[in-house]
Order: sequence, then structure tokens, then C-alpha cells
Amino acid sequence: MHFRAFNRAVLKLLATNKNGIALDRRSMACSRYEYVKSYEQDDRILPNVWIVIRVDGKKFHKFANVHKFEKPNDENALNVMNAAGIAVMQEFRDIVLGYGQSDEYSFVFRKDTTAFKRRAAKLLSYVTSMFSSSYVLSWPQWMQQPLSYAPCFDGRIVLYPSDENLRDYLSWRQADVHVNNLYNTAFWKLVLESGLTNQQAEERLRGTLSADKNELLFQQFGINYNNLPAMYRKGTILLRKRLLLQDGEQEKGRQAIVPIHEDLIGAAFWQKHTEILGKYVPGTHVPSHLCRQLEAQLQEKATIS
Ligand SMILES: Nc1nc2c(ncn2[C@@H]2O[C@H](COP(=O)(O)OP(=O)(O)OP(=O)(O)O)[C@@H](O)[C@H]2O)c(=O)[nH]1
Ligand SMILES: [Mg+2]
Ligand SMILES: [Mg+2]
Repeated sequence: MHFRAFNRAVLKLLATNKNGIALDRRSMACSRYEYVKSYEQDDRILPNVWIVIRVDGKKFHKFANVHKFEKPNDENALNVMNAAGIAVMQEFRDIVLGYGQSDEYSFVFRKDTTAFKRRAAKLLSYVTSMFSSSYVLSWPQWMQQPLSYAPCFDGRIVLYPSDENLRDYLSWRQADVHVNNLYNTAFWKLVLESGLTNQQAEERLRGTLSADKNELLFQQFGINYNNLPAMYRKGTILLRKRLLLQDGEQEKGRQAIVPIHEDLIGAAFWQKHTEILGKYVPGTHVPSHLCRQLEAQLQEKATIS
């Protein structure tokens, strides 16, 4: 027998199951190799917990330098982050709140979400990759300088069983932006305006309390810290709101993802935005004058020319 024909015959023999029924090669591969699927782990997240996904830029210290971000805050770069955060919330409808500051964004999924059967790897990888690709897509809308290299973000999932835990998590992130921003504002004023070296500025600020740094900013630079832009001091909270827009004589309702820069540590925020924790109060909406302001803010720079 010719060698090739012999080979075919052997393969046919091997591809015949116990009952002598010929199997095609694909199903043979399935039966033989399928067991490897059982090595995959069931990573479904337990029910009835808040799912928080946080993404954070990889080595953004370097990324910010290479792309000449303004110090300590680059408004446009923060808006690229916000645009990416909004894109993630547009894609994943079960996210009830986003919170961004510096090079990080947190996303809170509804407690009862069934998105992707609550599979952790699916949720985490979709959110992280959607955030990264949206960051790159949004970049030219806000930044003059082209991207020098592809930024990437890590992602983690943290589960919080109670509303109090969730609020504490978000308070922790907002307290972090406050501490960092106050320090960085004072540090860069000392370096860029008083001509101190980085080391001298560090020494000047070592051991100082918040009140000392506020005082330094006021006395030496005439800055009232509380008057700095709220986005720098509080970060950005993304919420889903029903906007009431004036259309001629009529008011029209429309769902939108709205960036706000409020304090979320105090109880007032949670009383005002009751829908986040699932206690929706009818009539919670953004008044139309504020809508137009928010829309204008969003669209001002976001339109592609
Ligand atoms: N100049 C400037 N830098 C920023 C701004 N936002 C973020 N950064 C930089 O991004 C860094 C973010 O901090 P981290 O996430 O802790 O550090 P990282 O360098 O990204 O390192 P890894 O996250 O561990 O990979 C800050 O320390 C800043 O250097 C900004 O608006 N302006
Ligand atoms: Mg980082
Ligand atoms: Mg960070």
C-alpha cells in the first residue's frame, strides 16, 4: 500500500469508536481533549454583594512626564480619564456609579447584577479593556500631543457586602485624592514658583498637617485651597441621571451619564442621590439649567473637529 493511503487507513481506524461508527476528526479531537475544559474554574461572584472594579494606569508617573501633563493636575488628561469612564458606563448598563481620580477609576455594579453571569474574569477583563481602548480613542479629543506609546491599566475586583462598606470604600478613595492633591499643590507651588528643589520642597512639607499646608498656600501664594477646581479636590463621580431638557415649549427626559465633583463622604450626598443604593425616589432629576451646563461642559471639548 502506498504510504499516504496507509496513513489514511490508520487514521480512519483510530477515528472509529467502540461501535465501529466513524468519527470525524473534529469530534475525535473533542472527545480526546475536551477534559481540559474541566480545569477552568467557576469564578461566579456570590450573589447580593456590591461588585467594585478599579482600574489604575501602569506607571503613570512616567506616562505623565512623557506626555507633559500639567503639574499637579492636568485638566485635559483628567477629562480623557472621564471620557473613558463614561464609555465604560455606556457599555455596561449595570454600573450605577463611577469614581475617578488621578490615573484610576472605580466602577460599582448593581448588587443584583446578572451581567455575564457575574463571572469575575469576564467582568474584570471587559471593563479593563474597554477602559483602556476608550482612553486611547478619547485621547485626541482632549490632548494636543499625540500618544507616544500605548497606555495600559491594571484591574481588580473587590466585593463589599454592605452599603456601609461600599460607602467607606468610596470615602477612602476620595480621602486619598484630598490628601494627595493638597500635598501636590503645595509641593509644585514651592518648586515651580518659589524655586525650591524637589528635595527642599519635600523637606519643607515633611511632618506638616493639612491645616499647615492650607496655611502655607494661603500665606505664601495667596491661594484658598477650597477655591481650587472641585474636580482636582474631589475627583469625578459619574452618575446616571434623567436629564430634563427644554425642547421648545416642552421638557423632554433623557438618560445621561453625568459627571459631578461633590463630597461623597458626608451623608448629604447619599440623601441627594438615593438611586445609587437602590432607593430610587421618583422625581430625582437634574434641573434643566444644570443639564445644559453639564452638557455644554461635556461637549465643549469633546466634539471632534
Ligand atoms: N503631572 C500629572 N501627573 C499625574 C496626573 N494624574 C496622575 N499623574 C501621575 O500618575 C501617578 C499615579 O500614581 P500611581 O498610580 O500610584 O503610580 P504609577 O506611576 O501609575 O505606578 P503603578 O500604578 O504602580 O504602575 C501620579 O503619581 C502622577 O505622577 C496629572 O493630572 N498630572
Ligand atoms: Mg498607576
Ligand atoms: Mg493610581
